Amino acid sequence: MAAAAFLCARAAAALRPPSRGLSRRLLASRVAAASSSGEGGGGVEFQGKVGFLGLGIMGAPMASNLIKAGCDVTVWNRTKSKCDPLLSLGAKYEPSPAEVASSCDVTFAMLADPQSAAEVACGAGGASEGLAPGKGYVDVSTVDGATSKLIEERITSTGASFLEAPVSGSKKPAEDGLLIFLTAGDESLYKRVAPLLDVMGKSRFYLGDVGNGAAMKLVVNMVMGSMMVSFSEGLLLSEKVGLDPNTLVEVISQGAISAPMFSLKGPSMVKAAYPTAFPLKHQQKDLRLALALAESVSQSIPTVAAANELYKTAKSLGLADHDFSAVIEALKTKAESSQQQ
Ligand SMILES: NC(=O)C1=CN([C@@H]2O[C@H](COP(=O)(O)OP(=O)(O)OC[C@H]3O[C@@H](n4cnc5c(N)ncnc54)[C@H](OP(=O)(O)O)[C@@H]3O)[C@@H](O)[C@H]2O)C=CC1
Ligand SMILES: O=CC(=O)O
Repeated sequence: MAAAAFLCARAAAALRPPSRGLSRRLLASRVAAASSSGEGGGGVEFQGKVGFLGLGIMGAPMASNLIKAGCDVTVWNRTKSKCDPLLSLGAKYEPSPAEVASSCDVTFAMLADPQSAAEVACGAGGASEGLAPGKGYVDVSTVDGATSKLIEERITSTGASFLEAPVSGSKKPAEDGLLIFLTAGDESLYKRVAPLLDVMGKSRFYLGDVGNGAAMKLVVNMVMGSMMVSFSEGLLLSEKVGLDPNTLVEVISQGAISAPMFSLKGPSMVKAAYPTAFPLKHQQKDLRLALALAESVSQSIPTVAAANELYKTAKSLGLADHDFSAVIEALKTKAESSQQQ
């Protein structure tokens, strides 16, 4: 096992950063807080090298926070240029997921969807080719339970252990180390990587068997996707009846249905600006997976089904890579076409 060792803590919640990203100093304070937190008898220790596969909107800041916390991190990304900012921070590079997994003790993966998560874990040159007993693989991508179980089977067939750990929280929480981890799978791996989760997140849930983390994430995101559609409908209707949608955002923010998401996205939605934090294509993927999950237990989720159709329309309008709040544009298009009829 490599020499890299560091301490960190669940108690880090008290040390939340005031602005974008965690500074090295603040991450160092988290480490210091761990030593004095008393959790598990005087802080939690992780020893070893950490791999990180997938450096998109979420993966890059998560890996960056691990590096800033003092971890020995090795990265890989399909588009190699996205590794450069991490290499500047001190990360190492390996040319394939297999080589990352073989050179690290624990490897995290943050991929776009079920297909890419399975490919990177199980495909040619995939992580499973570099895994062995004693190593761990933690998939933090949002996928369905069946994909997660398939990955688990392949990973554990190498003797390594597997944890699924999708996250709730978007680009800014990832930058600020404020994610919520929804984990399931190998409990000893969960305990082993807890210090790393605590660097990247503000809380973590252990939910039992593989599939439960994926299911929890899909349920959360189906609620989020429907909320965004309902909010979009409200913004458009308020404008149409002569109200100022900015006032609607303010009114909502003060009442029982206030949500950080509305306050955060509302003002830019009013200006028809959708800077990407959570790509619309990923929200639609999550609704598609949630619908399949509901169907597997014969539950009807008609609101989610209707929301999904709107996200599909938004994708067909070329908005897949915009923030998911751009779903409001699909409603505008529908309104225009019904006016023309
Ligand atoms: N953005 C958000 O707010 C949140 C996203 N999530 C989930 O996290 C995951 C990642 O999201 P996010 O970072 O936003 O997504 P991005 O689209 O920014 O990044 C996706 C990553 O997957 C890689 N990838 C895609 N296809 C393949 C493939 N076939 N083989 C290898 N690598 C591939 C991309 O590589 P390349 O750079 O080469 O394209 C990139 O590293 C998704 O499952 C998403 O649903 C969860 C919580 C919040
Ligand atoms: O998956 C998206 C999020 O914001 O959480």
